[in-house]
Amino acid sequence: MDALSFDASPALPTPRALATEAVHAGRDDLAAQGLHAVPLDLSTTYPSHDARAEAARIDAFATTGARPDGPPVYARLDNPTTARFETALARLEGTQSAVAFASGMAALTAVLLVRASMGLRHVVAVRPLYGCSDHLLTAGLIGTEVTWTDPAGIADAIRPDTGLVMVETPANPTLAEVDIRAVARACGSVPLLVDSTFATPVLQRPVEHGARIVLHSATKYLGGHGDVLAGVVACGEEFAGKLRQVRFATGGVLHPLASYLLLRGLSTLPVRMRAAATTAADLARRLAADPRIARVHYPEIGGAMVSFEVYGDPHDVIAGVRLITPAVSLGSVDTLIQHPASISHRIVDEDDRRSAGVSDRLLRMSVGLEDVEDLWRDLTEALSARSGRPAAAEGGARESRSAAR
Ligand code: MET
Repeated sequence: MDALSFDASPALPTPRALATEAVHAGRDDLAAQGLHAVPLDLSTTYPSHDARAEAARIDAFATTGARPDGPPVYARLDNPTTARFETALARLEGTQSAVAFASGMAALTAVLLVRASMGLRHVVAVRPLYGCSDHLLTAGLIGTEVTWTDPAGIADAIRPDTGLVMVETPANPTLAEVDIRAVARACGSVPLLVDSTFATPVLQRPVEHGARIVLHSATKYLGGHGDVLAGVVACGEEFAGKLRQVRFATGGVLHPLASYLLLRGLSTLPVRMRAAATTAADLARRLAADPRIARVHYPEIGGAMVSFEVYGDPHDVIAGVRLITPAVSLGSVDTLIQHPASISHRIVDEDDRRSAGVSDRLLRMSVGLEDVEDLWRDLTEALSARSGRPAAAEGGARESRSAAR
């Protein structure tokens, strides 16, 4: 297969509203089964007295990667609870299929391996991406090669062995947005992968704008409560089959308990997202008017992430919050704040990080469901705080120099 042949558009019509799908997709059979909560199947293996039939199911999976018909075989191949989450996420994204993984990074790795296994090892990508996505591509850890470009340079960067174009929008951590439709056009027949973790299907459904593959760190808004590590790829069924084969071969499966928790999280995704986004937009406005803030980043599309650059020492803000949780990650019910240069984008080369707009003074805040006045009080007190941190603390001197330039 070459770069010119790829799944037909995976977009499907969605007959029910998103809020309804969030509660019912992947769970439509429950009432008929006399169940209310999702059944959690923790089996690692499945007994069968018919080894011939089981062999046929294994052969079918090896050929197409389609979910096996009939009883499951082994948990690394398929799990009924995880399949419910996958069905739900595919419905929410408007794709034929979705394939879940143990983390967002396992999900991205599987996408890259599928394309590389077709001889399409080259990736064109736009910065910024989440720091570990950037690292996976830059370091070529799994044998891929990356060309970094801005959106306008995508068409020129594509080569005969380009297997994927990757963007993240809104981007982690600057919240920069790309025009998915324009980028998809520039990709031609090369599939466009959009990391839509920050938007969720509540704010953006990339396949409706021409993307072929949608990536989520499901750890974030989809789970929504800071207690599940997961990744998921929404795409057409042909590509999903290849992803399932890679997942089976490499073992980055999602635990069924995580899938159970993700289904619970999906039910409230639209209300969580809308409530947190209202608060985030309000905080973005207040920050923009605050003289201690040099710059606020808040995406056109909205959402619950706000990033801002401080005139002072960002470490003082991290040390000064009391209500807000000073922690990496995002998308939880509580508000989290972190310093990308120290944590989420630590692994990216400093010059690359800075030229992608991730300055040393940037803080990234994931707004949760607390009252806006309580959050603002905590934030504004932290902005005035001085931690008393020794000036020689790791990274501090370098950052002060860079900010003085
Ligand atoms: C381990 S660092 C980052 C975790 C997560 N992807 C984030 O951006 O916060």
